[in-house]
Amino acid sequence: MEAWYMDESSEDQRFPHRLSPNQPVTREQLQHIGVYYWKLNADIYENDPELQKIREERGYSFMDIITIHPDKLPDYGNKVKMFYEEHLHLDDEIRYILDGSSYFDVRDKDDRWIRLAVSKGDLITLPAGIYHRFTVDETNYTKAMRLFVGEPVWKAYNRPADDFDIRKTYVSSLRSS
Ligand SMILES: CSCCC(=O)/C(O)=C/O
Ligand SMILES: [Fe+2]
Repeated sequence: MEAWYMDESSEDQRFPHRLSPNQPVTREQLQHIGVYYWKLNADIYENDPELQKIREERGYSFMDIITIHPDKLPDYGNKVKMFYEEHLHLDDEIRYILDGSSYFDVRDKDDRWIRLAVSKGDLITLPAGIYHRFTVDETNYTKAMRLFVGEPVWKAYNRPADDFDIRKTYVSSLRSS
């Protein structure tokens, strides 16, 4: 996993959008905004004790697999557009990249975009209430396990969603971190 602050250019969302010079973001900076990640061995995801341990400890009882590729995902173009709308969820977003690569963008405390480049073996969690978005990169391919505590709720609330309790809770967690 690599993370950096994004430029403001309106070029193709699938480009890296690094600043010049690059402005990297550390694991500690990400933890301060509630973003966590692990590196696992995705070749053994079907029988991986390390993944099993994380799932048991965190109660990630639900999982499914989504393949995001023009030939594999019905209505690919619209879905990619929808994933790139800035939004939040009422629950954590937990994704384990099994193959390919892509980007998650998250807002920092000052509302600047941080780009998270994820690839095979990266498991990331975004906290409930954080504004974020997702895009494929120039490979147009990523295969991800979606994990959830209990029954999944996929509903996304596009920004502005500042009146939601979960958003207020998230924003106040930033003040105390
Ligand atoms: C890699 S899973 C597709 C993206 C998604 O589910 C989501 O909510 C992005 O924010
Ligand atoms: Fe999301």
